[in-house]
Amino acid sequence: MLVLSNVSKVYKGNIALHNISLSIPKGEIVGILGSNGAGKSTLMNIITGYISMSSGDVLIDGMNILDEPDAMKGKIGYLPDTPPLYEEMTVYEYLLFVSKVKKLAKESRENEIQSKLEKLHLIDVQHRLIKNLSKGYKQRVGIAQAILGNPPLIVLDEPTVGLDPTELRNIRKVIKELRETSLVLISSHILSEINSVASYLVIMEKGELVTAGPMDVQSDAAKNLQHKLFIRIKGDSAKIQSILKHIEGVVSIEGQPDSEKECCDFSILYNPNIDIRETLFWELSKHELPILEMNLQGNSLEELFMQTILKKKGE
Ligand SMILES: Nc1ncnc2c1ncn2[C@@H]1O[C@H](COP(=O)(O)OP(=O)(O)OP(=O)(O)O)[C@@H](O)[C@H]1O
Repeated sequence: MLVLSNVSKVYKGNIALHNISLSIPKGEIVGILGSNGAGKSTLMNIITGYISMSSGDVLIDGMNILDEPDAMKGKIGYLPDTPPLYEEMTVYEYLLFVSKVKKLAKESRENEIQSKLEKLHLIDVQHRLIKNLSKGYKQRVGIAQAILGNPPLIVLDEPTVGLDPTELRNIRKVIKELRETSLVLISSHILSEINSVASYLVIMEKGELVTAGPMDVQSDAAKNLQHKLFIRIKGDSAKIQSILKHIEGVVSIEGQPDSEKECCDFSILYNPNIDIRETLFWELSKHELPILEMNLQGNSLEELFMQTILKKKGE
């Protein structure tokens, strides 16, 4: 459905995207995750034909977006990071205007508008001027215009920004339902946001693709990451560190002595194939260093994100 081949974008010498290649089938909700400035908006702007790319190709259903720009417009619904709203229009007038721009068939316009007003809980405000709406409502109008006409590709740049928790739940539900008819791309720098709706994860950093794949595969990858253990030990920090670093499987140790409590807290990254807990216990007891607390830290997508991003930053 969506294929990117070596897509790059350079802004006056600044490389915003570097050789991004991706192939995503229909029926996925693709979560594009990356820190600020990673290139998410640039990528979305290119896929939707909003800005040009410096090199590469974007194919939607086998069609190059540059060869068929008009045909492509009908296939894509886009909510940029700043919703393109006409503030002097009412919500209804604006959606009617968008339905005309999208060239929806005259006889289906009214039904289509009403169904989106309903879906996004906008019925009560449909005759209010957009400029008088709260940020959350404006965001919902932005989403309504993007999904009007059920385009096969829907691109939502940070769609949940500015929403309160109730609105958030509603929008997540709407996004999940879109999967039935469309390929959906959403961006965020908040992992929990992506985690709650996406079926396919793309991680970007510094304009490059760090990892991409189905969410369950990514979760499995997270399980294979180095495991993390928190441990609180009573005793001398230097002595403890010298013992810990010789334990087989330990990859790195970060720790802080707490002078008031005469104990030290350590965060230990270790090889997932070796369970270091028993060895830790015996070694520390041999040296009469009591363990006050020990917790395994879950290996989540958060860790996958952090470790892949940190690896990239360290290059
Ligand atoms: N019009 C522009 N002119 C010059 N540089 C730009 C322009 N737009 C984006 N950039 C640069 O391109 C890089 C990627 O920016 P982009 O906005 O795509 O990132 P992002 O991941 O969407 O970030 P955010 O989450 O902050 O929106 C950044 O270094 C940014 O400064």
